[in-house]
Amino acid sequence: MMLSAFKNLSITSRITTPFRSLSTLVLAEHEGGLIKTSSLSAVEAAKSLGGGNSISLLLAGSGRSLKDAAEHAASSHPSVSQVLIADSDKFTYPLAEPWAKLVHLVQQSGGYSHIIAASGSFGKNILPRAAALLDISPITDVTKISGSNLFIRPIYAGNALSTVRYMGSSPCMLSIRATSFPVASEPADLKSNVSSIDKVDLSILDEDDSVGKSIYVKLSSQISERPDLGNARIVVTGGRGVKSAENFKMIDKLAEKIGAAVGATRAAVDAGFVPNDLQVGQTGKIVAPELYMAFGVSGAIQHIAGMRDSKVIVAINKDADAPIFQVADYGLVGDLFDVIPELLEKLPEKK
Ligand SMILES: Cc1cc2nc3c(=O)[nH]c(=O)nc-3n(C[C@H](O)[C@H](O)[C@H](O)COP(=O)(O)OP(=O)(O)OC[C@H]3O[C@@H](n4cnc5c(N)ncnc54)[C@H](O)[C@@H]3O)c2cc1C
Repeated sequence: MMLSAFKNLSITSRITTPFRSLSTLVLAEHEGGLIKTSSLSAVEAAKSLGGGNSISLLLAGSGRSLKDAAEHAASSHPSVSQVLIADSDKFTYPLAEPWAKLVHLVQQSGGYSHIIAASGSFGKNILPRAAALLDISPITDVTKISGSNLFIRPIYAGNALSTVRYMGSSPCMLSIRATSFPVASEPADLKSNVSSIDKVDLSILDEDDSVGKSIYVKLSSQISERPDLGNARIVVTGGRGVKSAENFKMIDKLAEKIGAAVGATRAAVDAGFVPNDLQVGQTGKIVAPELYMAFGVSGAIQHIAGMRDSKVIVAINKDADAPIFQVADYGLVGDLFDVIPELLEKLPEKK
C-alpha cells in the first residue's frame, strides 16, 4: 500500500461513544521498517481476549521507516483491522513522554476497552506513564488471558502464578510476556487483505509544550548476526562459572556453531564478562526457546524466572547439588571447560 493512500483521519470525529464492547489498541514497536515480533505477540494476546475484538495497531515515528513499518503492519497479522500512525519528529525516538500523551489522545477518541503492549523496555517505559494519564492501574507481565478481564501473571520471581480480575474503569491496560503468546507461524502469509492505515490527528500534541522535556541521547546495541535473544530458538547461556570474558568466547563459539543466541546470568554481566543486554532473568530478558543450555549457572530464582518456560533445558554444572538441575530436563555434572571443547569438536558444522 502506498503512503498516498493513507486517509488523513481525525480520530476525534470518528468515534463518538467512549467505550466499545471489545476493542484493543496494541502499542507497536518497529525497527528498520518492520514490526517487531514482540508486538505481534501483543496482537496474539489481544486476539485471545475474545471473539469480536477489533484490534488496532498504533505506530509512531517519522519518515521512511514509519511508512515502511505501517505497510508491514497492515499485512502483518490477520487479526489487525486498523493501523494508526502518528507521524511526527516527536516520535523519531520512542520516548515515554510523547508516547504516553499519544496513547492518552488516541484512547480519548477511540474508547478502546483494552490497551496492550509487550513487556519489553518499550512497553515498560510507556505504559506506567500512559496509565497515570488515563488514571488506571495496568496489569503487568500477563502470561495467560482467561477472559476479557481475567489474567494470569507470575509473582515472586515466577514461583507462583496469580489470577487477577480487572475491576477498574476502562481501558484495561496490559503488558504481556511475548514468549507466552508466540506468533503462530508467518502471519504475513496468512493475511490476504491489508488493514486500513489511518493517520492520527496530532494537532493537540503539537500545541503541547510539556511534550519533549526529556531528550534522546543514544542507543547502544550490539551489532550481531546472531538471532535476537528474545526470539531465538536456541539460547546458550554462561554464568559466573565461565570465569572470564576471555573464556566466554567459548560460549560464543558454541552459539555460533549451533545458530544460537548468547545469554548470561547477572553474575556474569556484573563481572564484566558480557554486556548487560545479554542478561536473562527477572531483571533481564525473559526467554522461552526450544533449547536452553546453561553452562556454569547455579540456578538462582531470579535467573530461573527468565528461562523456566524454555521447552528443553540442559544444564552443565560441576556441582551436583546446583539448583539449576531441579528445572533441567537434561543435566550433566561436569566441568564446562571439558564439556564445551568436546561439544565444539563433536558437533557438526552449521549448514
Ligand atoms: C533483585 C535481584 C534481581 C536479580 N536478577 C537477576 C537476573 O535477572 N538474572 C540473573 O541471572 N540473576 C539475577 N540476580 C542474581 C541472582 O540472584 C544470582 O546471583 C545469579 O543468577 C547467579 O549467577 P550465576 O549462576 O552465574 O553465579 P553463581 O551463583 O556464582 O553460580 C556459578 C555456578 O557455576 C558453577 N561452576 C563453577 N565453575 C564451573 C565449571 N568449571 N564447570 C561447570 N560449572 C561450574 C558453580 O558450581 C555454580 O553453580 C538477581 C538478584 C537480585 C537480588
